Amino acid sequence: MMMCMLASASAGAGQDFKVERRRPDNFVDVARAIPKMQFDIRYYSAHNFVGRRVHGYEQAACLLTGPAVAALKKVEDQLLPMGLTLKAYDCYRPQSAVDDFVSWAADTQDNRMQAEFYPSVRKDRLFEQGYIAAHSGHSRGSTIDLTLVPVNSVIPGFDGRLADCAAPQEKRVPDNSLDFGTGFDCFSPASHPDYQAISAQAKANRRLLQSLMGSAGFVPLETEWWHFTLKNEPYPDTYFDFPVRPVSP
Ligand SMILES: C[C@@H](N)C(=O)N[C@H](C)C(=O)O
Ligand SMILES: [Zn+2]
Repeated sequence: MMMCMLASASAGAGQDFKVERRRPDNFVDVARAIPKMQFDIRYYSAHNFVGRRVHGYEQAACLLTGPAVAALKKVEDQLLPMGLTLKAYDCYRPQSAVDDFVSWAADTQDNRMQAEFYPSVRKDRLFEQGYIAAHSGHSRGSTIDLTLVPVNSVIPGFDGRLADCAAPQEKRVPDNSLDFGTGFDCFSPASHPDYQAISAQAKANRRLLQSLMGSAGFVPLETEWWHFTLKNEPYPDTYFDFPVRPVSP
């Protein structure tokens, strides 16, 4: 693939990065590749920490590089005999979406989703505390935010009511996810994968997800139990910026 370098800037700590606006041919629509997997693409919806659709999400699609999808398929193959499947909350994320997060964070007056997503962390600390990245692995196409759900379970609708994402599961906003101790995008120490003050069942669910994802070649993030990046990602230095919409095989 010919790389068109449209921008080069510091990604922090002296790191250079490239932004590429064209989608390479090896980006795969995960829904086509893993049919029983579920998709709850939150940044296409209003049920996320911003409270509205995020820039760059034209449809509720999950795109990842071919190697990431092949690795994910191995995880899914192990889950199905247990009556479980994967549910993605976010996959490839355009750089323009990440830039939207940065603009949102700068507006300290807008805290409409705080009660659910960051009840105990100040909005202006979310980047420095590692909950959101200004240059995210998601934009490189081999990072996914995901959970485990029963096969054929139904994703509940969102009625606009907020509840603390670190509360016990029955008090959180409904989700068909197994209990992982917090909801998705819960910007709280309780989301750190090794956080201890959660139920034994939630710990076991975290261990299962970490173990299956690790065996398939993904590395976890120390601040979020739901976030994994393929170790041998094909584009380790390229941040893509094409819109999220389904692609043909
Ligand atoms: C915002 C959250 N879903 C996430 O993916 N956070 C990491 C740090 C990222 O932005 O890459
Ligand atoms: Zn993530």
